[in-house]
Amino acid sequence: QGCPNQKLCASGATKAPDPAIAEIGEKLSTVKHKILVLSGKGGVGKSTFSAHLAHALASDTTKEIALLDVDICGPSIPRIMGLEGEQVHQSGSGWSPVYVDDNLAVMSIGFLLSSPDDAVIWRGPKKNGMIKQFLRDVDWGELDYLIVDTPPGTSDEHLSIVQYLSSTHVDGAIIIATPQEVSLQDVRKEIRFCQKVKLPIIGVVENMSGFVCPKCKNTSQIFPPTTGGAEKMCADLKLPLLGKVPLDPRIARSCDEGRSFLSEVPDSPAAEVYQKIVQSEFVFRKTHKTHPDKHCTVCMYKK
Ligand SMILES: Nc1ncnc2c1ncn2[C@@H]1O[C@H](COP(=O)(O)OP(=O)(O)OP(=O)(O)O)[C@@H](O)[C@H]1O
Ligand code: SF4
Repeated sequence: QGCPNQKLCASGATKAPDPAIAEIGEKLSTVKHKILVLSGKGGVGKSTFSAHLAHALASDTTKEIALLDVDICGPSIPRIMGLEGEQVHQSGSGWSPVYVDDNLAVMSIGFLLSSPDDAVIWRGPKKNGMIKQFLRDVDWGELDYLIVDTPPGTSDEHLSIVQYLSSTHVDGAIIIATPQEVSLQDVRKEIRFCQKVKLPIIGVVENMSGFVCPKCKNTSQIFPPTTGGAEKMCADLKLPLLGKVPLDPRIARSCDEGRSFLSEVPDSPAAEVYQKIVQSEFVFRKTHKTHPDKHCTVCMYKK
């Protein structure tokens, strides 16, 4: 079997393509939309965003949603989704994901560990193998959306997921940033990664963007953007800024307790931004329908 990263690998290896790529394409042909969630740095709120995007999409009960956690060494999705201690089961048609609701399925390596404190100390090829299994051997069924939460940066997991999904249509990536320049620097690298591997960018979300006081509703800049924040970066790079999610301690509490912040505090400024972002994702789809034959310079979609 060829290395899944061969096309992107600096070694220039030219082995035969991994047959799993075609199998994954076949398996995911019943998944209408695939969205990757990326970030330059760790701890900027990528898993939190992925979980809330999944919850927000699943609030339409006519849609089937799945959330896949490919953060092999630091899986936090089981905790955020309130599924810690759950196990996956093997059925005739593959691994069964764990269900939060009838229309919201989750898969993570966390479900395969005997304790949430177990460390996964694996090199690239073993991580690649796990990601391959998640995409090919999970019984995803028919899905409207598959949201993939990735680890921070541009590492083995990112190369693998892009390569394994190369025989199927991927809508693109949502990139999570915070306002500080140190975070945006890494986000620019992430954007270059997407351009290099021809992964369309749906847009950028600025998380931890100000703090709206729950008492007086004043907004304070906890991390003041010294270089214009994600807004300026998006304007410079001609990328859509999907929204600015403020810091809200209730988000961290809901995530720690495994509950959806959107149903706990639906009228909060942060929940409203999440909802708007989900709607902007629909706008993104409409944009594509209007010019499916061209290369879209806004979202980089290319037929
Ligand atoms: N807008 C927000 N307001 C308050 N807390 C937040 C917000 N966004 C995320 N958090 C909290 O910040 C912490 C880090 O978030 P999260 O685990 O989603 O980051 P991450 O980017 O996925 O990190 P990593 O990829 O390194 O695991 C969590 O405790 C989460 O609850
Ligand atoms: S903004 Fe600060 S000072 Fe004003 S109510 Fe909130 S916490 Fe108190």
